[in-house]
Amino acid sequence: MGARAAARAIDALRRGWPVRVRAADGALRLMAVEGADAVTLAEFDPGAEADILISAARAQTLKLANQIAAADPDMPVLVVRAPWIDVDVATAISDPVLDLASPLKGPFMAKPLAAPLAAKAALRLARLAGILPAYFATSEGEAEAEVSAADVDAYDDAVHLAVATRARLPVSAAETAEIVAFRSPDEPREHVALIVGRRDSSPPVIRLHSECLTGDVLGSLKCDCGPQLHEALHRIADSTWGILLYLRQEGRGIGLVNKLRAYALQDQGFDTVDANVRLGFAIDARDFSVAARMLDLLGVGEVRLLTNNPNKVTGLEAAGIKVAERLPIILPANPHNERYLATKRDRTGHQL
Ligand SMILES: Nc1nc2c(ncn2[C@@H]2O[C@H](COP(=O)(O)OP(=O)(O)OP(=O)(O)O)[C@@H](O)[C@H]2O)c(=O)[nH]1
Ligand SMILES: [Zn+2]
Repeated sequence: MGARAAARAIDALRRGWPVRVRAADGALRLMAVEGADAVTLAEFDPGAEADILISAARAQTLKLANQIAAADPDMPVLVVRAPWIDVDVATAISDPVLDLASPLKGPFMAKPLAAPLAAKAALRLARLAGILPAYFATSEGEAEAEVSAADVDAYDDAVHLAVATRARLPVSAAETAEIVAFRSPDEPREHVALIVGRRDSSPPVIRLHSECLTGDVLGSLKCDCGPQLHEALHRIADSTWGILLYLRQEGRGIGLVNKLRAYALQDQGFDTVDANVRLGFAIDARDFSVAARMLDLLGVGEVRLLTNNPNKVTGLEAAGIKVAERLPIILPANPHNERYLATKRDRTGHQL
């Protein structure tokens, strides 16, 4: 039940195994289009009856959304799987990155969803699993895992988060620092906090840093994450005391592979906002309550927050942490991230 069922379903989806998603209006048996091949599809769907479930955004790109009169603009769409739609065509239907390489042939037909609530939960589950939001869908047959819409919603890695261990960690920005690792039984990714300086009763300077493999590790010039991480550690080291929370929310919560798909769309001219939307995700899928829970576990109720993002301030405050002050963290642009920073300023409310 609950988070455990969601964790099992996420694991199954990533391995390409069938999953059943239940909701008040019915159930769907699903297999991710991503990673499917002719053999797994034949096993999943021997009678060739499965249709393809895609996001509303993807249906709009395919000009399918208006075939079904949906009052809800976020309603997923079921594409009828005509006999000529094999795994390759299904992949082209699902993945916007391929639109230039394989202009879609069509015509595709949409059909009404029997269980719209189950379909919506399935798309939320795809985001949690870090896969493309597209499935082969049937109603009957075996499934490796079963999950309800309520289980998907209950999947919140903050609830069961606990301190796993802590140790001294001198870093180049600060010799006096301690690393604290957090673990949740529901979620394989471990968040960490680096506590810098000597704790006193003043609110610490903190930074919520969302994981960015490309920026943090490889020095990507497409974003500002690497320099912000570096600057944040130094600003914290210069304060009385502070904490850097390293949150495993790669790609604003859509995961590394989906972020790189968004990058491929950016190579085709879409900005960071439109790329996420085109993939079928929210512009920002992060939930900062996990950061609030970490601060709670560290006994911190009030902070001075290094950010340009007002949503981080409201997210923390909504989760019960008082933000005494917002401290801007603005770094010079480079030719590769100029447009990204302008989009953050113009479209996502960053105060740059
Ligand atoms: N989906 C997606 N994620 C991106 C992109 N560029 C960077 N990211 C992710 O965005 C996150 C970085 O955001 P942050 O710097 O924590 O936060 P912010 O919203 O920019 O706010 P600040 O605190 O002002 O920096 C990381 O998880 C990156 O992997 C992109 O083009 N698409
Ligand atoms: Zn980055």
